[in-house]
Amino acid sequence: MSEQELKALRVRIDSLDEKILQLISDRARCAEEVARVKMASLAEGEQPVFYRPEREAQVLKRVMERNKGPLGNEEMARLFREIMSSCLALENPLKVAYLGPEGTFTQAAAMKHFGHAVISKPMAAIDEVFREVAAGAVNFGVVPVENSTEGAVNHTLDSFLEHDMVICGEVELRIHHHLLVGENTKTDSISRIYSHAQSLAQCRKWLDAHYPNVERVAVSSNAEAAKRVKGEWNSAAIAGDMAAGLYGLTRLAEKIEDRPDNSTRFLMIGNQEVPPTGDDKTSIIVSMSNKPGALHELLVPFHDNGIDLTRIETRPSRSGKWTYVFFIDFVGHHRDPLIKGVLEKISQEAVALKVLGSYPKAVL
Ligand SMILES: O=C(O)C(=O)C[C@]1(C(=O)O)C=C[C@@H](O)C=C1
Repeated sequence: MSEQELKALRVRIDSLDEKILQLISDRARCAEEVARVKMASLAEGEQPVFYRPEREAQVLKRVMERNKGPLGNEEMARLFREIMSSCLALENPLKVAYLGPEGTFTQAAAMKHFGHAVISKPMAAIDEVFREVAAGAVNFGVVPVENSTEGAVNHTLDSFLEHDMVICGEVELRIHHHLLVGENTKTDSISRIYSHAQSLAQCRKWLDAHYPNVERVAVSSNAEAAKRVKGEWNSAAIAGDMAAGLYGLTRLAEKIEDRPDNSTRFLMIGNQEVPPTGDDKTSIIVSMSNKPGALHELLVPFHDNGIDLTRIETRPSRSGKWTYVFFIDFVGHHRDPLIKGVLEKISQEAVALKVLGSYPKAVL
């Protein structure tokens, strides 16, 4: 390519950027207007609701449907995700608590779902995220709920039994783990590997093959593992890209998770119910009496109505020895007439039924 051609293309890019700039500014002004309309239409004593997950899902889906490339659908939606995040911040910036410290996969999930224009607050434990939302100190919380290799995150499920929370969204993240070392690490003398227990489990086979005799130390998060390694010459950490970048560590081995499709699902929790979008999921907690066939009775209405169950998890109920609650996710919104009927049927058989929320299926 000649210098001349390159120059001409850059002139074209400058001109397109000017147009994009103008269009983004016009869109941001529109969002400001939306905020004004929302404020003007409030009833006496009503609080404005600026964040509309159902609308955001619709905007992102539309972008993906209309995208003709060359950028991929996900890439394009990510760009619009950030534009919308900034537009919302103009209306009213969201405050979001997540399972910290900084650099965790949960922070990455929060950014994937809400974009970067939020005020984010790292919390030391899952239960603290729930408490922060319950206290009204933040608008939303982000917590991990299940991993494709290791299964349920029990702390999260148990926290739902203790707090009244509404689930307003979900996001899935591919989890890639790396073996990270600091500048001063003597890589041939590693005697200790730090990580969160779930991550150590997700890399068990790789560790058995490559570091069979090295001590594995479970710490509160992957980011905490990365932080510790920075000051020690004989240790390494298993963590992801964000933690590596944050603590300036280098990758001794990349993508060491045992399963290449290793993914974690996260939930957004808050106090706000989300209206139907036509492509939703619902999460419920049900406790049944401890008698033979109780689980069968619970599942029959789903089967009879052709409702797609996406997950079922069992936890001790905490209110009696050997009694259990079921966490169930299924496709549909609790306001859909079909789902309403199923929930009514279940509540006739159940000791207790709680709808944790209906929310748009993850778009990104
Ligand atoms: O449509 C709205 O209600 C808006 O506030 C606008 C907008 C957007 O930028 O498109 C911004 C934030 C909401 O969460 C959803 C959409």
